[in-house]
Amino acid sequence: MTKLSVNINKIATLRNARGGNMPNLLKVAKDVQIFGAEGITIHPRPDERHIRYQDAYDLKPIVITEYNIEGNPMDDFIKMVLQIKPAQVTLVPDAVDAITSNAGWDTIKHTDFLKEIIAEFKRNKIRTSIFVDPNLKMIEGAAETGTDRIELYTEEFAKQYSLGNKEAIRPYIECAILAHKLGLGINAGHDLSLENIKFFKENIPNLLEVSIGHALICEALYDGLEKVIGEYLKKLKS
Ligand SMILES: CC(=O)[C@@H](O)[C@H](O)COP(=O)(O)O
Ligand SMILES: NCC(=O)COP(=O)(O)O
Repeated sequence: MTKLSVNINKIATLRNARGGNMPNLLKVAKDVQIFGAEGITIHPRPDERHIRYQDAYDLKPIVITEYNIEGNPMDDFIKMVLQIKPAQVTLVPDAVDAITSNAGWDTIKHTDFLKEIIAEFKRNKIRTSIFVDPNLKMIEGAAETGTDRIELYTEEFAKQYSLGNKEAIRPYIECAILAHKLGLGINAGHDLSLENIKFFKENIPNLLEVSIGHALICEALYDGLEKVIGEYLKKLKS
């Protein structure tokens, strides 16, 4: 069964827009789990434009499902993850000013670096995953690093699927087959949505977990609007 981990970065983006505590990130994290999600994902960035490092600590006692912290393993990030000890850390090679994640690791060029940092997380009993493009060479390189899992970077699939190009799933299937053969667990994420998730899940063998944020929060807004507007109208018109 594929687990759903909800990325709550966007809740923090909205909260930060006004400087207060609305929406309340911790309440959302609790509710997301009550509603059935099997994990909470956050991806703090150095500029703390959405999830702040303090949020990562505050969420620790709230996340009773699987806590997944994603990010670029720079010193502050490593220190924080080792203190919090989430169930899983997902390493993503983001540039400091990246608007969102836009590439997977070059697992061949960075094997030694990844090996060292992955070993440190594993010594601390934190499961590791590394963000990779759907490229067979990168999967082979990932296996060399000692990581427990890979996270397939799904932006290109999502883009092509929305254009009607279902063949775009092909490299993801091939990578998933190879990763499983090499003993790697398979996660996936980025731009997955209600539109594409069923097709992705049905085609990718041994898919353990997906982390979904941007589309899921937008979909929740769309779905919630009618109910909330109705409630306002009731108050205004009675
Ligand atoms: C690794 C990945 O694809 C997601 O974590 C995504 O990058 C979320 O980050 P933002 O919410 O900053 O876009
Ligand atoms: N790891 C991917 C993730 O957490 C969510 O990505 P997105 O759904 O916000 O694109």
